[in-house]
Amino acid sequence: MRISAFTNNKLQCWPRKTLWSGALGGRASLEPVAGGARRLALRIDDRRSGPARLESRMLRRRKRTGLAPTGALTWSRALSLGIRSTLGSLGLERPTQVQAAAIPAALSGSHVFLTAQTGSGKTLGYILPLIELLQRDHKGQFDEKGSAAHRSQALIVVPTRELALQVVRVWEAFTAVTGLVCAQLTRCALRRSESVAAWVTPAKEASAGNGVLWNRVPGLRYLVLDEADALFSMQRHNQLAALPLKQLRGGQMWFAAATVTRSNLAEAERLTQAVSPSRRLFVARDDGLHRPPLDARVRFEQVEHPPQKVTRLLGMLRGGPDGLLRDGRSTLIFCNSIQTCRFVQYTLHEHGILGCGVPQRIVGAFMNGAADVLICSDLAARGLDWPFVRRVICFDAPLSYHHFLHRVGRLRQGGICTILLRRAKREQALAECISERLSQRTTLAPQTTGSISMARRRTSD
Ligand SMILES: Nc1ncnc2c1ncn2[C@@H]1O[C@H](COP(=O)(O)OP(=O)(O)OP(=O)(O)O)[C@@H](O)[C@H]1O
Repeated sequence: MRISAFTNNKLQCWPRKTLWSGALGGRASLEPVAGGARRLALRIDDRRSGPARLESRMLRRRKRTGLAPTGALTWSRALSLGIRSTLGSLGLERPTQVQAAAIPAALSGSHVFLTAQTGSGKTLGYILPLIELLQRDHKGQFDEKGSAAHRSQALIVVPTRELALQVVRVWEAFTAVTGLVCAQLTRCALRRSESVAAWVTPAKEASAGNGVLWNRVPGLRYLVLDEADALFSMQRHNQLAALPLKQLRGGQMWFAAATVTRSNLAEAERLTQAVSPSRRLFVARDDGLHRPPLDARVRFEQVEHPPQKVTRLLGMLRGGPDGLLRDGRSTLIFCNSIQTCRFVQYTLHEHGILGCGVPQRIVGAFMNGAADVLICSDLAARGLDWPFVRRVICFDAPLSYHHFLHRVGRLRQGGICTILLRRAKREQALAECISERLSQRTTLAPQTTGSISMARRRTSD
């Protein structure tokens, strides 16, 4: 196709009339030109030139599919000046793709499902609109005496205590300008080991929050399920049965997850319909969804029988080119069960490797650098933002591609992920699936929900 002329509102081309008129929405006609020849001319109906029109179509499509434009992104103007200047002082100059898609949708009153690559900033993606909306609500919520009456409150539900603490810490950066306090709800209807609620409340009521059952938050208006896919799978065991949906009626719900399946979206749709059917569920995602991080290297180590895993692990920790204890790199060792965690911890102690442990006892030591190795189950692969982690070892192969994504996602600043593989059929199939995804990771087209479920099927196969 050759473009013969390109003016403000007139694009002339030769010879594929249909294609151009379809792509640009203009009208094509044959026009006489000098020498008796005729050529195709396409008239663009509106005032915008062809490329501008195409661009606006792409923007509309991206909006429909929940993807933010990838050009220069800016923080939504709907966020208050205080919040934007705090973001500036934290060095967060512009939003990530998922934040740019989710924040305006949440502020306009939709339920939002944030789903994007690990480390893409989903936490701020729901915290920022939450702060903004709570601030707006609180402005008008005073009775005649000037005290706060029925203040709006929010509940952020996360699967682990450590993640709840992390959310509280992120929130605290904004407390000085907003006066809103996020408290970790320590005594709640659910057992701690099952799930933790971070209860968000204005400063005065923070202390009162500690004694309240999480399904009895009086001013509940916003409910966030972080790591929603993990929480949904827990729901099978009735752990989320106590969700305070009745109090939330008419309010908003947000979900955040780095991996999502169709059934997760359906579950979110069901919950939001129960809360307020008039609001729509907006799915905000980014181009990197379900892709491994670019700067993480992945290695497979084949083992013939289970005891060989221990030898390999000791080899990796002690010596070789990647001798971890020599250069003190912080390492996460993932196991599939708490029994295996304890076995690995015991074995490492037996071999004189100290400074390691399972989460309940040692997370604090790991975070402040006193311990180099943390032995953990997949729950520690959920949401924890530890930029100092340089090495992930999967002592047990991940249960699925999604589990792998969460584990490798802990390498925030890049590093090596080593997976110990047995000859079992499932583990070999998983290795193939991971290798295929890794080879595609720079060229993959944006995922659709269809391809997500395909990946899931393939992995579970
Ligand atoms: N707009 C931004 N610009 C730069 N860095 C950001 C931005 N938003 C968040 N971050 C940083 O990115 C890191 C990861 O953020 P966060 O923990 O929210 O990711 P996540 O998407 O929730 O990851 P995961 O899927 O593992 O839970 C944090 O250290 C955070 O400070």
